[in-house]
Amino acid sequence: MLSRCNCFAEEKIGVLLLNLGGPETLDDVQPFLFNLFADPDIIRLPRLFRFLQRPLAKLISTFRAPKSKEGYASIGGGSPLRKITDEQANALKIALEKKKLNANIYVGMRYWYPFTEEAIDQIKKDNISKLVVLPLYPQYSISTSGSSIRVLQNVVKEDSYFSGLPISIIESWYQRDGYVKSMADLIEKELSAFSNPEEVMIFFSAHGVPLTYVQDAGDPYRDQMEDCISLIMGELRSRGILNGHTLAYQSRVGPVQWLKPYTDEVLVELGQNGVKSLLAVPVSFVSEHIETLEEIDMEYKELALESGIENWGRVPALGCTSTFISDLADAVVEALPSASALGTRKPEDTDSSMDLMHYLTKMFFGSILAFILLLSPRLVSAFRNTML
Ligand SMILES: C=CC1=C(C)c2cc3[nH]c(cc4nc(cc5[nH]c(cc1n2)c(C)c5CCC(=O)O)C(CCC(=O)O)=C4C)c(C)c3C=C
Ligand SMILES: [Fe+2]
Ligand SMILES: [Fe+2]
Repeated sequence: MLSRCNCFAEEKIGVLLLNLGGPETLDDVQPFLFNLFADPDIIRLPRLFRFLQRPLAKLISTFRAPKSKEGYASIGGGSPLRKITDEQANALKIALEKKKLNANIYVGMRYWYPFTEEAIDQIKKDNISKLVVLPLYPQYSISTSGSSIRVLQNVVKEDSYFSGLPISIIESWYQRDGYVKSMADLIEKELSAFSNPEEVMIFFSAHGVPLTYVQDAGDPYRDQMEDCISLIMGELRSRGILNGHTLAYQSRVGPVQWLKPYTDEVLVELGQNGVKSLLAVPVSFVSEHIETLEEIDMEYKELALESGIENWGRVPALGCTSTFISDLADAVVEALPSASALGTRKPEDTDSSMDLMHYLTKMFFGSILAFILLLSPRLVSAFRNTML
């Protein structure tokens, strides 16, 4: 397929949308969770312990699956992410055509079908000559966009077609005017559904990440999230909307500390402090998913009402909102001129004595792990209670 735009007339443009993916049926839940926890960007083990990644993923996914399945069962038996992302891809194609750019759009999911690797294979088969990579996360985190981009970078290192392909990666786009205005539009609309709009607390609920990501690994996620909220609030103020607002982080998993304040704790505090009307705004994701449909709409709503909040509202995810999709299309067009080859692989360290040490260490720690797991059901049950 050839571009119709004059400036890219000889090129075959591809746009790769990166997303998380979600289980489509309840049987998919455990293998989906396995893929998620097997990702070294999700459970960040020290290098020496990397060989434990897959056994640990197997263990955590097996224990977490029943609870997770309940969540997916309550939203209809699976994640809506694939369907919504496909709809966004179609809408983006049409929006690009309106801007005189003909492009193939590919969807690459990190943890479920269609996998990022499948999309990458298709891009090569289609012989795309310029690629824009657009993660469907407004803010960058090591655990989301970073992880998906890493899959692509690993392919680029190994494959001569990809190492020569001009690629432009849009790492984050929360600061774009079109996104900020689209979010403000949705908030303004939902505020007007309250009988007392000016008294409503605007409650931004972002997906959390473990605190170490930000403090030790330099994840820009929290800074970008705070910046994003101040841009949206600035836009609302420019429209004369002067409501109070709060940012909190939801969906923590496991025993470690995550970004604070936690959504559940703040909701209780707000209720206790006399807030009566609250508008929840999911802000780290642009599709409906289990954490909006189940966690916010069911769990947090119930908690808020129990805590004294009387009027509850929730802003929908952007989905295929036309101003938003049109802005994504602008982002793609703007990114094209800066596409460049990402380069080739550096030679690997092939020190064979290190390979042997690595193998022996693996065997040693692997045996200890197997021993603990087989002989200690009490430890397993303690793990279940604290980790999940
Ligand atoms: C910006 C969004 C997200 C960040 C940051 C993020 C980090 C992160 N997530 C987990 C663990 C789980 N996430 C799960 C589902 C899930 N996560 C996001 C988004 C972000 N995650 C979405 C949109 C979804 C839902 C997908 C869907 O099917 O609708 C799950 C599975 C669901 C469950 O069992 O709760 C887990 C587990 C970690 C550990 C993490 C950061 C390290
Ligand atoms: Fe998540
Ligand atoms: Fe989650």
